[in-house]
Amino acid sequence: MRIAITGTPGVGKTTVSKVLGDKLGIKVIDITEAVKKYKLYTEKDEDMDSYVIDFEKLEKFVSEIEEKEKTIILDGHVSHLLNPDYIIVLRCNPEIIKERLEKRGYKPKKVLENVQAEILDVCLCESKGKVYEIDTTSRDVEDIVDEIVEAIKHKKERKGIVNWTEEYFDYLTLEIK
Ligand SMILES: Nc1ncnc2c1ncn2[C@@H]1O[C@H](COP(=O)(O)OP(=O)(O)OP(=O)(O)O)[C@@H](O)[C@H]1O
Repeated sequence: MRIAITGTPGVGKTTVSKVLGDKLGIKVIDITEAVKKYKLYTEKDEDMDSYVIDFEKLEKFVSEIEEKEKTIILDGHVSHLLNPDYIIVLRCNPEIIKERLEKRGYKPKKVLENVQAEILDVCLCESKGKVYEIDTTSRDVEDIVDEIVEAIKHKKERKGIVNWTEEYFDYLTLEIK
């Protein structure tokens, strides 16, 4: 069984996944880290300072671990594309995401693309099947994890709880070359 923790970069997936994995005693696979470490990519996108994932290799990597572990948590902004049985989509105020990504030293273009992706619900829209969406803005990690545990336990489904478009529409008209 695969539980995906997805959402825009900077939303808090790794932070939440670690606590969730410890609490439930389930192995967590950090997809971004695995892609880099085991070269599960086809090329590097120098412009965006990221990797173009080789999904065939990544799927093989994930299924081998799943076979051993039975239940796994997939932490990453593409985890919802890896045939998960259950998807948690983390959401966060776009300006908080912007601050976190700037702090990491991301290029302005990369920061803006991710802020726009959050405003446009990209991860949520791409998530098919059993989906539970959580707004993490101003919430403690423990509190978020408790909600996820309850959601998994009761196979809860929820979509469409935030709408960033009105308040943050101006970000959508910006362009950085
Ligand atoms: N609930 C929270 N409250 C306050 N800060 C948080 C919370 N969740 C995460 N953070 C902080 O936000 C930053 C980004 O978190 P994290 O690395 O977990 O995001 P991510 O979604 O896994 O990012 P990426 O997809 O790029 O790996 C970290 O500095 C983390 O400490």
